[in-house]
Amino acid sequence: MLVKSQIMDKDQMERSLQRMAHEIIEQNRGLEKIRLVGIRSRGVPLAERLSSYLKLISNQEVPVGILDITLYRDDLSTISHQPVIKGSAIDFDIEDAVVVLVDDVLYTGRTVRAAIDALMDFGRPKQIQLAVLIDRGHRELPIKADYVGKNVPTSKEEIIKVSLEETDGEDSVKIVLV
Ligand SMILES: O=P(O)(O)OC[C@H]1O[C@H](OP(=O)(O)OP(=O)(O)O)[C@H](O)[C@@H]1O
Ligand SMILES: O=c1cc[nH]c(=O)[nH]1
Repeated sequence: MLVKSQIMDKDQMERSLQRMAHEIIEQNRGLEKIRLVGIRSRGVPLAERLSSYLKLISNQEVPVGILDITLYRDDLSTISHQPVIKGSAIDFDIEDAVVVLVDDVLYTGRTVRAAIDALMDFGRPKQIQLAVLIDRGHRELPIKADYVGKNVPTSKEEIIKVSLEETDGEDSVKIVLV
């Protein structure tokens, strides 16, 4: 794996997430109905960090849920005979809530399509919004993020590698070639 360039370090990631937290508050005129749901795997620590920033900024607790989209993937039959399912955990009512889905990278949009499908099994939210740390383009579905840490134009040969302290031991975003 060849690292082509680093596009975010720890400070830049923190600033992006702080800005996204401010945008979530602004766009929704408060946090009363907001619930964060992280998409496994790296969407989960990102959702928890956003919740911490929302608490710092507004002194309100915003619950975080976890969504495992494995069984909802449109390529499930081709990726693996025994997919690893870690499970979803949403222990709040999403009925009438504004759910902000959180993920690290938005690319084709297929993960988000699956996440919307998976979320709907938990109820009928008032609205679903989308927050991603990196939007790298190349959408294959009509999906757009409401909150973006950084737009990174890429070629299809490149891969965005998001590393997080919680899962990878460091905070960084790199463009790599495989
Ligand atoms: O818009 P898409 O084309 O669906 O791509 C984006 C998804 O790809 C990555 O997940 P990946 O499937 O690599 O699994 P991971 O989260 O376990 O790294 C990333 O975390 C997003 O969830
Ligand atoms: O470049 C990409 C594309 C999808 N998911 C990633 O994590 N990186």
